[in-house]
Amino acid sequence: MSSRPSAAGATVELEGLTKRYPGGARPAVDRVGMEIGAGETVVLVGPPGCGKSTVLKMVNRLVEPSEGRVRIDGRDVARTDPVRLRRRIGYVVRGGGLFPHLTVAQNVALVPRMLGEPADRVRARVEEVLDLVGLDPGAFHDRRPHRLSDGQRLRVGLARALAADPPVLLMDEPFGAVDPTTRSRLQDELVRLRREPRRTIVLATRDVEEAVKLGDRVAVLGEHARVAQFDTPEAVLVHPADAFVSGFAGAGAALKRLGLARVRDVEITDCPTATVDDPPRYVLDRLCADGTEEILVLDRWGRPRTWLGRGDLLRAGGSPARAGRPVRSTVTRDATLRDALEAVLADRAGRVVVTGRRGAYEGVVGVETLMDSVRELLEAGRLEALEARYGLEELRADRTYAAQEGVGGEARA
Ligand SMILES: Nc1ncnc2c1ncn2[C@@H]1O[C@H](COP(=O)(O)OP(=O)(O)OP(=O)(O)O)[C@@H](O)[C@H]1O
Repeated sequence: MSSRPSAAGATVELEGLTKRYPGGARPAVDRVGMEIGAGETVVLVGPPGCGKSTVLKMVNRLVEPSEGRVRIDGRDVARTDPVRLRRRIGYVVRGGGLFPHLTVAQNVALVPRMLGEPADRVRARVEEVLDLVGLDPGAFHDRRPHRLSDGQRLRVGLARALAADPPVLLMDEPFGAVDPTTRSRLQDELVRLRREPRRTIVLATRDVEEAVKLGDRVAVLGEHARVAQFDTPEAVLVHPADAFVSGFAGAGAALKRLGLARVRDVEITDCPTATVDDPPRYVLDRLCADGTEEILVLDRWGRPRTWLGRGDLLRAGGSPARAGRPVRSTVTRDATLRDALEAVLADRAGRVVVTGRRGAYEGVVGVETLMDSVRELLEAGRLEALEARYGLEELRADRTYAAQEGVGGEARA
């Protein structure tokens, strides 16, 4: 590991931040104010063109404000040399924004090199951050961006942004260009990455579910980046501040709340497993001994590969490597219950496999566990709707009445 001190994040304050682009009749960003705590992840969410990118670019001075200021750790960024400033602020854009003529390692090494770090330290750091974002340094080091998938390009972009261990990370619609499955996996990894070390992350997106999944707090922006609500994801979904927020974020709030709960919050159990190299006799014995319909076959690196039933094994002439139904979707502990439900539906196994780093098997979550959580969330949503309708006091009175009388507990009409 690197010997550099861990970033603990820095505060980011926006004060009366305004941008008028030449020729624009109204400001693109109009008097935005926001205080972001050190180590906090804040997601700016709003419709296309509402000014999210412009706000981010004023933080790292790619765009100069017409009025107002940005302070990082209390220091006005207008008084900081922009180049030095940007070395302390990682910036990730849609698609990764890599230099096409440089290799992966050269792209990632850019900032530490500019900071004048010795070559051996830079090399070690490149390996470290590639590993951190889930890319095998040996396999990717010398590749050029055109030989990467969209998801891999974004991982390299993230590695580059993290290479100098900046206390602040700006992410502008980073997951916009990747397919939904990769997006959800990368979002999970961001949840993991932001924990250690803590850094301040400001991420812009149009996607409310992404905002709810990733943000400690969510800022819902309207036209000209007006801050319609700046609050916890739960509050934005359950108590939208006005009609704009409820129209933008509130529809289907009960289901969106599934995006608030994580796989790690529910019970993860073990399931019978075998590896591709296990002798067929052993696999059959396990299937019989456990009285289970299916066994999960792992590859040599412990990654889930197929669900295998007795019939599959017999049909494939006994080789676990060739038989079974491929595991299509897996989730990590940081995935939301919504992702997990989608994975269960995609895999038709009645459960979803939970994987850890580098995709290794850690356990499974059953569909019943997921359905119980859905029921609880819907129940909570219904209760809140009732509370809003009858008023808290009345409902409390009803509950007391119900408890005293020993009746079901429904509110009186
Ligand atoms: N360099 C520029 N010159 C003139 N107008 C611009 C410039 N950059 C952005 N704008 C305008 O400012 C407004 C806000 O743009 P911005 O890109 O910040 O919005 P956004 O919310 O990030 O949009 P999207 O979600 O589509 O990326 C838009 O009306 C856009 O057309």
